[in-house]
Amino acid sequence: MRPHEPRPIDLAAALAAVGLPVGPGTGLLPTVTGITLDSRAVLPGDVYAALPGATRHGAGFAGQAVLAGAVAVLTDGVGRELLGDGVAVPVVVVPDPRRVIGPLARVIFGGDSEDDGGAPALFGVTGTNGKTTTTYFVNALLEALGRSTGLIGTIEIRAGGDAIPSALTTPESPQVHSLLALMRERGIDAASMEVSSHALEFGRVDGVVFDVAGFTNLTQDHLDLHGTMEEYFAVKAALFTAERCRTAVVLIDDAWGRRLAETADVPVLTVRTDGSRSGGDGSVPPAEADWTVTDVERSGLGHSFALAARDGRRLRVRSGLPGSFNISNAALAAVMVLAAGVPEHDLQHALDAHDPFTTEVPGRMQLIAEEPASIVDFAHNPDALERTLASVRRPGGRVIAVFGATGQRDESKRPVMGAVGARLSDVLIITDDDPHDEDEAVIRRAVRAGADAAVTEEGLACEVLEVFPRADAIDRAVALATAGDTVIIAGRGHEVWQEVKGINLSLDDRVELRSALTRHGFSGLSAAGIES
Ligand SMILES: CC(=O)N[C@H]1[C@@H](OP(=O)(O)OP(=O)(O)OC[C@H]2O[C@@H](n3ccc(=O)[nH]c3=O)[C@H](O)[C@@H]2O)O[C@H](CO)[C@@H](O)[C@@H]1O[C@H](C)C(=O)N[C@@H](C)C(=O)N[C@H](CCC(=O)O)C(=O)O
Ligand SMILES: Nc1ncnc2c1ncn2[C@@H]1O[C@H](COP(=O)(O)OP(=O)(O)OP(=O)(O)O)[C@@H](O)[C@H]1O
Repeated sequence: MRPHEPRPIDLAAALAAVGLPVGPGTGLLPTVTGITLDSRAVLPGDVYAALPGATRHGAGFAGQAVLAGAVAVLTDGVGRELLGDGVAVPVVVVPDPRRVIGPLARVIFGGDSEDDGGAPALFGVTGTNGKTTTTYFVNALLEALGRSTGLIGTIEIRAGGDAIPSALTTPESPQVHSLLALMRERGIDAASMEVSSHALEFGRVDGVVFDVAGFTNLTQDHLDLHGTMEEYFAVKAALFTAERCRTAVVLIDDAWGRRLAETADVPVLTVRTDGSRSGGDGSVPPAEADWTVTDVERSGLGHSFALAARDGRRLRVRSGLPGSFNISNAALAAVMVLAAGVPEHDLQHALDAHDPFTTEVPGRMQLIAEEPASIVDFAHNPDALERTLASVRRPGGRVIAVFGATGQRDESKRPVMGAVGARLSDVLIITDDDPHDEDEAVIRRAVRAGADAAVTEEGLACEVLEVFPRADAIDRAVALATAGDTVIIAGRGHEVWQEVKGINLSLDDRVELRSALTRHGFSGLSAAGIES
């Protein structure tokens, strides 16, 4: 994707605009055209922000950045020491550069400028599960409304017909502001974007103000970063403040959502989709929400339902993807677009004419074959796995599930995922995900411990197998399947690389599943009857 047209700005003026007047001793600062925190992404004229990392400091890459054309370095005291006299460009020192780069990138990339004829309406989606799907749904609905759209998320970044694969769910703030500049330049009028908790923790959306921020749910994940669910919630809640968004749309199916709706300091629209789902505190959701899902009916592999307002106004919605949770994602997406001011009759027309919530979301409940129903999904935490596995059982058919757990991430979820798999599948095949630098066998053992304990303690009939490598596990699942069964490969979704001790091995669950189905002589029949 080509960068937007550079717009030179005096670095001293940009710093002053974010409340950092340059003190004496910094020297004459140059004119700059961009900012980045990655030496490998430096374009001539950039400021290189040398940030402290978990194990190394970006100052170590400043030489490389200057060689690539960086005209100034922004860093902290440690970075200054590490640089010594080794860089030939001005160095600006601030106590916490990570907190500065978002607002600074906004200024440098023209986010405050009036010249562009309007910034895109921005939709941000956060929550443990459903961000990618909801972001695609918002995008598809905006397209159905005739808007030109952009999208930023786990799978890809799209700006006006151009798309590139993503490295992170939410890019670092310089890239976010640079993409917004490109979208303004291309006349894109609405963009939807995933906002991960890492993004909020590390300031990746600093300087961004969302027109509408949406919340899906909060369940156990990322506790390696956040420590406790309270902390995890607090980080997510930071998006729903006047500094970061204008309006909030909150699913109140869980207790965290209800708490968020009560505490957000911006106008909130609440959406309720599932009265039976209890929250983290075990309580039952209240009956009242601004928009409530009613009259749910099966529609192909998905569902159709009504979205009813408090005063009885109704919208008819269809969500074509399997999985009852996609009702929540579709309802949230529809209300987010309403919250941006789209009239209800326009929305209804777009829903009826274009069926936007049947859009395929790569690796999310993606149907690879119809018989046996063969699905690739991205569920990689206990809640997503539970909801996914519970959604795919067909009357009289078995569920054959394949998944593992990621290395060097939240270890506490491994046995929980194993137990969920044992409860909701007839055959559970535990295999490898991305082990990163961990021993695959140790990870599998932790998942298996949870599965075996559940089988023993709860008297479950699930057959638990351990098969690796992953391609063999997928093959085994298909070999065991007969018509009527559902094979579900969970955890990696759209991913095409498996990272093993620093080496990326080519692995795409969708490709492996298709090959296994062909090898075992299956061809597509009807998958009618998937329960959700
Ligand atoms: C925990 C985490 O988020 N770490 C991120 C963080 O790493 P870090 O601070 O340790 O940085 P580092 O890689 O050691 O490098 C230090 C500094 O030197 C710079 N550097 C490094 C190498 C180089 O050649 N040149 C260079 O300039 C880096 O840009 C960085 O500023 O800053 C890096 C630079 O942007 C990120 O790449 C890195 O994301 C890592 C790869 C990552 O895996 N992050 C995941 C966990 C993440 O953020 N995931 C969420 C989604 C989670 C979910 O919902 O599932 C996401 O939004 O993607
Ligand atoms: N609303 C939801 N509630 C619970 N689980 C969901 C929901 N939506 C999707 N899922 C499950 O979670 C998986 C990931 O969905 P999706 O990619 O949309 O969420 P995400 O929040 O972007 O996840 P990640 O941050 O891990 O990429 C899906 O493959 C599905 O199994």
